[in-house]
Amino acid sequence: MSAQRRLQILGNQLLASSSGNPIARQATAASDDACASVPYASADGKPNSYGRVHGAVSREPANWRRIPVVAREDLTDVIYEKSIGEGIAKITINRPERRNAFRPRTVQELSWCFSDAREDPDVGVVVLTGAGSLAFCSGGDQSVRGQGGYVGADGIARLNVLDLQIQIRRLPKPVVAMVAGYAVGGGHILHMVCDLTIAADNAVFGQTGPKVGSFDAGYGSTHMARLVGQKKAREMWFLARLYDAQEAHRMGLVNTVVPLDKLEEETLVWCREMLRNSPTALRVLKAALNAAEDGQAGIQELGGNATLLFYQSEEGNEGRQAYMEKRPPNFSKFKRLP
Ligand SMILES: CC(C)(COP(=O)(O)OP(=O)(O)OC[C@H]1O[C@@H](n2cnc3c(N)ncnc32)[C@H](O)[C@@H]1OP(=O)(O)O)[C@@H](O)C(=O)NCCC(=O)NCCSC(=O)c1cc(O)c2ccccc2c1O
Repeated sequence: MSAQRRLQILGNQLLASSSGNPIARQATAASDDACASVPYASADGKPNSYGRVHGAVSREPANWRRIPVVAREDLTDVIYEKSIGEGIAKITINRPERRNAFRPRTVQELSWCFSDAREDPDVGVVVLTGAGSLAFCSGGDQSVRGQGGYVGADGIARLNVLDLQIQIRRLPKPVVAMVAGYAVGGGHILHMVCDLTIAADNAVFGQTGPKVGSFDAGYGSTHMARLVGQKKAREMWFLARLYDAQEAHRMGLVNTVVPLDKLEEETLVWCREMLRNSPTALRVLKAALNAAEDGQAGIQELGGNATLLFYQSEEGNEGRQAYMEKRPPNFSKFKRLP
């Protein structure tokens, strides 16, 4: 983060504290905004110790910079940006004339951007959203649907959004869906596979597949059942109804609902709060929460994190060092912890 940005954020925090109790003020501002209030202050309005240490988060707008995806073609269906001076990448599906429906090209571009965000050590959180306020994403573009999938410029039918779902789940950083308008069909599944969903009060959620002759029997069904329960998941799929943001919140599909004009502001606050926390803790927690659903693939992901941490330890390095020095390893000095 640049010194200028740090000063700016510090300034905002000081500003908050100069107008009284920063934590209580944050809670008031949040409830004013119909955002979730946080129990960082005791009943008398004094911040508790958690609030004193971890309270106020900047509500400043981000300074977004467009990012060319290096060595790949120009993006046509997606906008990729990073917030200058802080570790937030934003990926925007940019087909508002089709309610941000995705075609194979869109999915390919999304995949490029998620790869970049994963590889960039300065990125700590990724936001996925849709252009405009009418839709997050309306799923697969039915106008290019052919036999066996959605047909790209190469004439090949693909269901490549399934690979994108896995890429989002496997990305070892939090991915936040920022949803305004419709998140339906394959677009609804995209928000579900993100780690968190911040919804605008105009958001609408649902699975339309059974009405257009489609279904997602993978994460779209099984992960949904984990989120909303078996009965509700069957209702969502079998009846193919649409649900407003408040109902989606009650169902456990989204983390919070905010007024449309506060959507990005609130999303940035959630991102900034996560960025203040240990990236390794978040990484391993994401892998653990995935592992509970993903069978051997989930254990592999979680296990990879264990290896990553072990490689950073003296004990792990002793094995490598011994090999390089052509001597037997000496693990005797390492304690067997209870
Ligand atoms: C999303 C809507 C409810 C919005 O309704 P609204 O009245 O606000 O807007 P319009 O309907 O007038 O839309 C404006 C404009 O956009 C076009 N459009 C919208 N969505 C799509 C779409 N998905 N594909 C193509 N075009 C779309 C619409 O035709 C209009 O164009 P005009 O030229 O007429 O102006 C409503 O739009 C709606 O219901 N959309 C369809 C939602 C839907 O059924 N999506 C597909 C579900 S199936 C799916 O997504 C899917 C994809 C996969 O890749 C899978 C892979 C593997 C397994 C399963 C998959 C899967 O199920």
